[in-house]
Amino acid sequence: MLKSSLDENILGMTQIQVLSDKPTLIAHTLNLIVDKIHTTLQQQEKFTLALAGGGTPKPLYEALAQQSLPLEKIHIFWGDERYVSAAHPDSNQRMAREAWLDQVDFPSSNIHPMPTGSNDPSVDAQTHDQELRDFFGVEAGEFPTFDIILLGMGDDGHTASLFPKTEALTVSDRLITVGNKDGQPRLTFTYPLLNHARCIIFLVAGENKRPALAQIFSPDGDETLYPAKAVQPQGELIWLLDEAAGAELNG
Ligand SMILES: O=C1O[C@H](COP(=O)(O)O)[C@@H](O)[C@H](O)[C@H]1O
Repeated sequence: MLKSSLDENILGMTQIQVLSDKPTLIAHTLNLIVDKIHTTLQQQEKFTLALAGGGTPKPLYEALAQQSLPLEKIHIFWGDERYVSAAHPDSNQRMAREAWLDQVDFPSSNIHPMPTGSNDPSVDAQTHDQELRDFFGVEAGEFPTFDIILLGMGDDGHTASLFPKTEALTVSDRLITVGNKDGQPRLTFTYPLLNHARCIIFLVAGENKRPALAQIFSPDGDETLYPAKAVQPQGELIWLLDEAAGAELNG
């Protein structure tokens, strides 16, 4: 795809970097996140990081586990969660704990998973909404600013648990809502929460992501079909892709 045919509204505020392969993509993302943690903590006491789920970020979390970081100052959240117990193989929390959080000496009070135990996803969404408001000290109608929200993108263009043509895409008055993956509930950050971030990093790998990326960066792409397109934060927006995903954007 020629750069001249990409959506100028997105490109104006976006950095797109295409790395040669997945290990290089992971190493680059690791350096970026570690740098941002150290730089930001020179100016503030706490660093807030929301993690992505799925399979793509697992090697990044394993690499973060090898870093020397000021863990007592870093607070971990998730941008979305499958509606399963924390021990379930599909749990985003479980993956990040196994790959990173449980491998290092994180204070347990710095880890803020989405609750999934009430048997009612809307109750758990409301509980986590209030937990975030209490942590950040924001009132109803206000949105907190995460230092980094790490996101992935599915081959259907979903991000967090904002799936194509679902009601969650229209929620604008809450931090957390209930997403819908083929009829299964999930918990997810809402667009306004995502879009208040200081920095969003998309981490995307694999050839199967190419068609959705082409729509997201096309002026004609439909945000309701490709929800990642509507992530347009007030801060930085950085798309990090491997060559398999980003070859057509690399021209
Ligand atoms: O289901 C999910 O999928 C997306 C994308 O995952 P990936 O493995 O294709 O990168 C992920 O970002 C999201 O957190 C997760 O719940």
